[in-house]
Amino acid sequence: MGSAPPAFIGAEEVEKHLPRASLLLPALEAALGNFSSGPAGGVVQPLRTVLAVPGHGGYLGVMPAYSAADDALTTKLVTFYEHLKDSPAPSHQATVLLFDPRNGSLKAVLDGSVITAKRTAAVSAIATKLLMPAFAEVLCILGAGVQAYSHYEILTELFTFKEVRIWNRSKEKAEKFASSVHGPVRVCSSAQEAVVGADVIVTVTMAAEPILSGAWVKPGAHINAVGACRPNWRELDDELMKNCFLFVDSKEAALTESGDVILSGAEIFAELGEVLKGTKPALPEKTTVFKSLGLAVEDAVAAKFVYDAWSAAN
Ligand SMILES: NC(=O)C1=CN([C@@H]2O[C@H](COP(=O)(O)OP(=O)(O)OC[C@H]3O[C@@H](n4cnc5c(N)ncnc54)[C@H](O)[C@@H]3O)[C@@H](O)[C@H]2O)C=CC1
Ligand SMILES: O=C([O-])C1=[NH+]CCC1
Repeated sequence: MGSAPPAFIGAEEVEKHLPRASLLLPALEAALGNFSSGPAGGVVQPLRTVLAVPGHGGYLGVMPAYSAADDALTTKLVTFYEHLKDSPAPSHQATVLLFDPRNGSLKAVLDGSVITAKRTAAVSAIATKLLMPAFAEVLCILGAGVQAYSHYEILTELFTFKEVRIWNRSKEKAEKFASSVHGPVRVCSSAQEAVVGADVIVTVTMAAEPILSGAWVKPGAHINAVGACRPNWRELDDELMKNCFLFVDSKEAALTESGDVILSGAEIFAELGEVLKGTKPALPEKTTVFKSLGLAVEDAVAAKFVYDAWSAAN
């Protein structure tokens, strides 16, 4: 007898079984710690392969991971395209393949776009909890796309801000964001207006040049730098990169993929997993940047969570 055919779990089903990104927090915290523990942590994850699609401004990322603690073996395939202005396709699209680690059988094909939005925001929330200043009052989001929504949702669920501000390159998109989310959001006309005085800043744009200047940043603020995942792309300027304590998801990835890290020459202080394990301090009173690139093990954790919930319901 052959093994059962793989399940296909589309975006709506993923959303149904993962209604809030915060459901992933305990498993993601453990996985980040395991990732930063080397082979003893039981995470096997090579640096992702990212290939350019010449002439189309696109990239295909291949992200395999195995996590012993989660009993999860996955590969995410993610495409991201720089200039899709007149296309109905989203800039990022993803699929996650989930295998049975015992025998290699394919168990499920899951929509990866919702997973990517939620696990990325959940990891930023973990960084924020550890690194933001005490009594943070103002949240600022630069960018108004998919990640802006998922970051807004989890950060306002977990923390209480007196004010949330948004800036986007096209103001209409920022206004649409402000009128779609549940709480009050102030739409700002410039990135500087949004950033000055903010305690927590999230950069979630497709920018390839800096959109956040260190000169605007309040000392002690925490920044989740989520965009700029190519070695020649930037969201943060040198002044900020050189005057912050820099935390990353993966040192190897940051030194290979992050233009903000490579081109500024900024020194990496710690991986987030090292802080979670207690081998490096968090320094919430300092100006901190968490440079997020996205780890395959985060997708493994999220896909396993969704698959287990889906299996229990089917
Ligand atoms: N660290 C991680 O794990 C992940 C990072 N990302 C990154 O997060 C960023 C946001 O992703 P999504 O929200 O899915 O993209 P999106 O396409 O939905 O939104 C991008 C936003 O950036 C704005 N934008 C585009 N070009 C810009 C420019 N040159 N300057 C300023 N703003 C610009 C757009 O108006 C839009 O509001 C991207 O850089 C993406 O690669 C995405 C997934 C995972
Ligand atoms: O981790 C991820 O899926 C991505 N990081 C940057 C683009 C997509």
